[in-house]
Amino acid sequence: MKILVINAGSSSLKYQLYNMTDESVLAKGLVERIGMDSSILTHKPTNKSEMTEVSEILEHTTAIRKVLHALTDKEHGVIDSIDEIDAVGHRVVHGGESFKESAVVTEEAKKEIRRLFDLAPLHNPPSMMGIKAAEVNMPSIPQVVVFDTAFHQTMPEKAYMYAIPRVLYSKYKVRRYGAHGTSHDYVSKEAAKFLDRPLEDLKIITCHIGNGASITAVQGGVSVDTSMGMTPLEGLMMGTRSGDLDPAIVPFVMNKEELTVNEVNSMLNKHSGLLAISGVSSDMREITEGMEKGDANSKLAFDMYTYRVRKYIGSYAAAMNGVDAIVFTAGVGENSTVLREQVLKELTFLGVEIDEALNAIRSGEPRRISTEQSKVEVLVIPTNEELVIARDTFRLVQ
Ligand SMILES: Nc1ncnc2c1ncn2[C@@H]1O[C@H](COP(=O)(O)OP(=O)(O)O)[C@@H](O)[C@H]1O
Ligand SMILES: CC(=O)OP(=O)(O)O
Ligand SMILES: [Mg+2]
Repeated sequence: MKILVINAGSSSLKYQLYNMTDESVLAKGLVERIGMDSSILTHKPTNKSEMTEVSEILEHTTAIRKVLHALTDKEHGVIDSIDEIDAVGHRVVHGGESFKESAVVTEEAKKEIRRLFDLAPLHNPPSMMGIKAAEVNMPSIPQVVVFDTAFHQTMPEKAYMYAIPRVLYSKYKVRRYGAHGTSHDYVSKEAAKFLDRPLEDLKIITCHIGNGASITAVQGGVSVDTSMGMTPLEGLMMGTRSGDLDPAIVPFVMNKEELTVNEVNSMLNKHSGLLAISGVSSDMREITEGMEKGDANSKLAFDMYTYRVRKYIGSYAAAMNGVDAIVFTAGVGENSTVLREQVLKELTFLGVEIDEALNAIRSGEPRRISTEQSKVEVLVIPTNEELVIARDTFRLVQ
């Protein structure tokens, strides 16, 4: 069975085609700048040469049509016809309280995802565009939705409720939902496998540090708290997102700068975080470079960013009354030796002891970076959200 995994953003669409017989990736790629001038399709087949195509792609339906062309292309393709694709799995960020697990796309499910636009105006509309685009291009193929929020539906009330009038929860479902659940779920299970210990016995803090970033307390295999909130804005400082701030700042700034709701949302989601503090970039590689060159703003951005990761680890160790393992994953967590070092070197009070040589190793494999004596295991585990989506899709359409 072959499964196409789609992760649609507002102006981008990432894809991977899996052969589920051996869970191998036949091809993957990305369409960027959808709706802007000169969109770019980058197609990477596993055993063939890469292909890049610049053209005008105005919306997601055309983007998927281009992807299907690339997948069936004579020179760069990996399948002979679209009919070889048996199912499509979509990443959807917000599943609210309705979706506690992945689901087959039905009219009912789409209605529910649309209803959640209200709670996730920045995230669910692009997912819906991806679903619709796939339906238009592949009308007879079953589609599955896999939610970032699903894994966190196990959080207790004390962790997901906000201390604001309860009517806001009963009327609008204002509460913490979290995100990156497929990743936190996957790496916590992989950590237990790596440690060869039962997941049920473990207290794990999973740090998904990518462009978007969140930390989860995973106790006995379930999420008991997570740093992202009703939307993926709360918690850690991120590439372009502010993370935690005093909520009073929002009306204050709106008032002073005469900002609309959309403008303030855009400020906090797209013009804050590493980008705002460094004035250089939202990309951790460029922040690190800036810091090494002596740029004070990059240094401040890096210090603020890592300080928050450390504070969340400390608070989740308190939330679970202990921690057996800390896991780093996603673009920054997997690749940035300096970030992990900075975060971990002042967690000695927890008994964390890092092995500098192990931390410096670059590898795509799960690995330990703590010393033999460390009271807490510290692991780097490459995440694979697409594989989880492919597996769930496979399970649901069989
Ligand atoms: N070698 C590296 N060192 C530091 N940061 C890195 C490195 N490689 C990638 N990154 C960071 O990873 C981020 C992307 O992470 P990723 O998990 O792919 O994000 P997303 O899925 O949210 O787009 C980039 O913004 C970049 O800053
Ligand atoms: C929910 C979220 O933050 O996603 P991403 O990391 O892909 O931006
Ligand atoms: Mg991501």
